[in-house]
Amino acid sequence: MYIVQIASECAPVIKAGGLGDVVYGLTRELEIRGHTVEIILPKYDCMRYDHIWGLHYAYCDLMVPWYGGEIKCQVHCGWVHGRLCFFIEPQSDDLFFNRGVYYGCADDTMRFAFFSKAALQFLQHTGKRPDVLHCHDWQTGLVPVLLYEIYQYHGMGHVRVCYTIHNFKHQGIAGAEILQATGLNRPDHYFQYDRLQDNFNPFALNLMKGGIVYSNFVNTVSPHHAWEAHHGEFGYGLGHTLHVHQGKFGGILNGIDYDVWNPEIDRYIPHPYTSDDLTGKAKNKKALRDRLLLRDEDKPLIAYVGRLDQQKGMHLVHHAIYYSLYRNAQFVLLGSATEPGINNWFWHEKNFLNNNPDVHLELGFNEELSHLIYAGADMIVVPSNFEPCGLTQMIGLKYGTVPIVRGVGGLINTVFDRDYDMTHPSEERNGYVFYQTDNQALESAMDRAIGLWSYYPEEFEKLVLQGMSYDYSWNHPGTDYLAVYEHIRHK
Ligand SMILES: Nc1ncnc2c1ncn2[C@@H]1O[C@H](COP(=O)(O)OP(=O)(O)O[C@H]2O[C@H](CO)[C@@H](O)[C@H](O)[C@H]2O)[C@@H](O)[C@H]1O
Repeated sequence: MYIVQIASECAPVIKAGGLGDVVYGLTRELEIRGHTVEIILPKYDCMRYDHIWGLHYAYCDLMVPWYGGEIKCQVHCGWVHGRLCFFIEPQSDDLFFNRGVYYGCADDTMRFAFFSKAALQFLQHTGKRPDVLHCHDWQTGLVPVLLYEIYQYHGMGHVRVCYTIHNFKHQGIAGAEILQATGLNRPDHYFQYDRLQDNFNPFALNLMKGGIVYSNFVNTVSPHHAWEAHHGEFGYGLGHTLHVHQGKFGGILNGIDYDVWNPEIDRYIPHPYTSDDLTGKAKNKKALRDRLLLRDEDKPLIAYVGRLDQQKGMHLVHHAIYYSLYRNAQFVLLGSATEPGINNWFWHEKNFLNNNPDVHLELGFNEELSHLIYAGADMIVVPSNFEPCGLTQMIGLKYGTVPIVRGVGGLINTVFDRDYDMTHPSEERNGYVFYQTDNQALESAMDRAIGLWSYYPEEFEKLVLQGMSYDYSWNHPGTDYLAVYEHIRHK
């Protein structure tokens, strides 16, 4: 099969969070199974060019219709750790992707509407006719709309779309000018409840809703979150749209790429290890302490790695730091915030805790350090308010780092409480789960984890090994996505 992914991220060249990991990891898995996969991305000025091999021009002077005129684009092509990527570079005064950031601009909907249009224009002009287009999140929600309304009449009639939602909170709320810019026009047609009109603001367009309505298949990234989005509050207003389209909506659990996230072969950690011999993990713990200037004492080391965002349960992350110190444990945090309030808060905490030898807050994005943290920590906390899938608990499991998670979304599908899980026998349990959002709930789970580490180290190691034996690779999800592709291809 010939599959083209259209996305705003692909790790490690463009990575703001988990979306990048998924685009890369799924592509690799599909290729291993013999399928042809290409990835179309924006050419951001701030992406990691050191991760692209053989960057060259693939298509010069691609003219993309825009507001009745055209914007000239250069399309570059190169390999990101073996994956073939096309990078679209618009040449206009808008400087859509030359902003020094991936997201967070006032005209984000315009930037990614342009990208969606340019990606289709590129496919059409180069005669590329994939069986399936795989689009991700609101940034590419317009792709199936444009395909169905315009490009299917330009030789792309047989192309099918799979649309994956990684985060319902950000939906791409836009004004009518998007229709004019992209050539869709006809506001009367699109401002309809059963098309792109936002479910709550009748004067706004919702790009993610467009993706849901116009795609051949829609999924989010875990079965439990699919249920939550459809029936609960986590669809952020799109629950009814999912209900209308429930026949083509499901949940497919993410995988992680065991070529990237694997303590046996991880080139970012100084001491590789396997579940047969965990001495390397202890050495990595020491290396992590040395690097972050933490004192070397017989204490458990607890970590948080992730975006600093309300989604991730910031008040509980904050409490986890102080509760760890109170329990005589150490804490390492690696995260970055885009919201100024959260950013200031954690910078304040960092300064306040600066001289404490049991805690380190690293504020910023650091791929290499994240690997050492997964390898060196004993436990990882993921106290999210909502979590469509969550990769950090799965990475933690692979590195023998026991996850302590809140029971929501994909965390429920991947972590099974050592003491209370009712669905798995004790030898298949792999972490700790709490459900409420108050400090006591988090403490109850951390208390059990720290207690086991301190008083029953052999039992703790057993739990570590049980976690390491789980297979959260792309193997299963790869099969699931291929089944979806086959299904929509023959519709
Ligand atoms: N400061 C930092 N430095 C280095 N690395 C950092 C970092 N902050 C985060 N990361 C890395 O980014 C990834 C984050 O994974 P998450 O599952 O938390 O994704 P996120 O919430 O961004 O994405 C959304 O998409 C993913 C993928 O579908 C879903 O799993 C998730 O639930 C959903 O919210 C991990 O690889 C982590 O190590």
